[in-house]
Amino acid sequence: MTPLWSLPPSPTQVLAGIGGAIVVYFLGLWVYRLTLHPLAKYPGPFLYKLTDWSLIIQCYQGNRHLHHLRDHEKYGPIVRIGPNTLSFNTETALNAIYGSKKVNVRKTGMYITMDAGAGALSTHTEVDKEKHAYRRRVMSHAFSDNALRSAEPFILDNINIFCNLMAPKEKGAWSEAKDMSQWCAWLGFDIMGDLAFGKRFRCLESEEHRYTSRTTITGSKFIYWFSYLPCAWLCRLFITSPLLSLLFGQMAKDLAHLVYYADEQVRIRTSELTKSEKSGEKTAPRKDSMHYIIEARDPETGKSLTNQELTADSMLLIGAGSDTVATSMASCLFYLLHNPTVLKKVTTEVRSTFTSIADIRVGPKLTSCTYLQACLEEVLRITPPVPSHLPREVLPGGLGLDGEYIPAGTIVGVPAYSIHHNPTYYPDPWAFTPERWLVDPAGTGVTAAQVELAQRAFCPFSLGSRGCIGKFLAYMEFKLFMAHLLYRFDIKEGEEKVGGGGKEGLERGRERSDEFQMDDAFAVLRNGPMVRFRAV
Ligand code: HEM
Repeated sequence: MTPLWSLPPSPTQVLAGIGGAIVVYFLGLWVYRLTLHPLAKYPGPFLYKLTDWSLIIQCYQGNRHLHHLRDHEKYGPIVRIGPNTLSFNTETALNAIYGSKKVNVRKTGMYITMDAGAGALSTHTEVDKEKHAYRRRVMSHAFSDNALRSAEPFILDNINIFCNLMAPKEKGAWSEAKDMSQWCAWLGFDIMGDLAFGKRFRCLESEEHRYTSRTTITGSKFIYWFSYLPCAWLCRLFITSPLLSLLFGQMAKDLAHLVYYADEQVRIRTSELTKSEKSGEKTAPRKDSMHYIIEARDPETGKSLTNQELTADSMLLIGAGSDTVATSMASCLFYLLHNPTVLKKVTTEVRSTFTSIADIRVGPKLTSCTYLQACLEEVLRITPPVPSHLPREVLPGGLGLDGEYIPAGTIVGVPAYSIHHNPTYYPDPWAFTPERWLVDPAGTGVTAAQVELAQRAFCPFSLGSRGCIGKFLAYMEFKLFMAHLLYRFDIKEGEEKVGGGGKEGLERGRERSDEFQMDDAFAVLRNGPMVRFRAV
């Protein structure tokens, strides 16, 4: 008789064997992650310790920032938010991870997927430190003092168009209510068009480019959770293929549209530059951001950036340059409408500083509006437009953080939304209090040490060599926008209610009606406030 073990296994036995091996593998992996893993000692929700899927689901649902905050409130300043990932909630960790060029970390692989549609890495997603330094140098010309000075008239033109569109038809009347999330997104897109591509997209006045303006966020939402998938390294090859659109529907189509659009802008801009070179035009076209990027040559190789790299940077400027500022503008209007005393104070400051609309420009008068500046800091604190954990991988040799030794391969980060609501740095963190940024205004008792501590934990633009290159431009746009609007108009909420706030019955963390709600998509989706304007 043939012994049983020498018979070939049946298909059912093979399948059962494979199934059993998978179960044993995962059980072993989970037991390891819970017990012997170097991060096993750190607290955090049970599921997070086993798998990264909780994080992917949060990215998909847009509530990752809410989870970060809740986890830190429950587990303390260091939380294990994935099998291999730690989240910190201290200013010391913030400055150590992001603040120094020499720190032993780099951006993680998820960034590589973020720009996969373009077929190359952008300045934002380049992981290699040396390559990034070159890309950053190239881009920094577009953000020099000179470049910012030459950008001002274009910003003002767009703000002026925005204000004219907000003005009610009759003198003394209130305008109809307008959704500021939408209108500010269009304004942000038009400003970005002028500054990055030397061209007005006219989202404020026409439908033509509004779809693309929307896709900067919907496309970002898709690529956000997608970049964290365990198989992202494989899927990135098909990111703009019809197959992904078939599988993931409109959001994948939106991303593909964005890539196509960014590429088209590069082709148009490159051909304009080539034409003007060939015709030997004496008066060079204005140097917009893409001009610097297209013309750059590597000092060692003499090579320019590839077409794919140009598309990736073009996508970056479209996304980063338009929507982040728009979120801040909408949030600022939301908080001013919810805080009438602040609204009155900042309006009085603006109207008593400037003598005409033409007077509202970058310069000493705008700088003297310290309460306006404090309102902007407070908006960026309470609604950071990039609210969640920006992942950095610890390199061989490890890293010391807050007295802990963090081994190589661990992913670390500090979520802006959590640290910005940490009462150690921001007492009464849910209150919109511009005064916290000013040393003792009108006897509030705020000390220089408190302001300094608040500044050390402040990170809407992240920090250091990977921090936002557009920070000063963003402040400039934001300040000019608010000063013009408050100078020209009284504002009030629409009868439909302000909109944009939380509500009882929404998910945990979204109950506060006086908190401007964000749907985290790396950048953020949002609604409202609905605002009415009356010309002064
Ligand atoms: C309120 C407005 C803005 C906020 C809150 C913001 C925030 C940020 C943050 C947090 C990062 C780092 C992201 C990371 O580490 O993954 C970043 C990077 C970047 N931002 Fe902004 N940003 C704003 C406006 C702008 C504007 C107006 C531009 C340009 C037109 C811009 C261009 C960039 C670029 C190019 C990077 C990549 C820098 C690098 O990696 O070297 N941003 N921004």
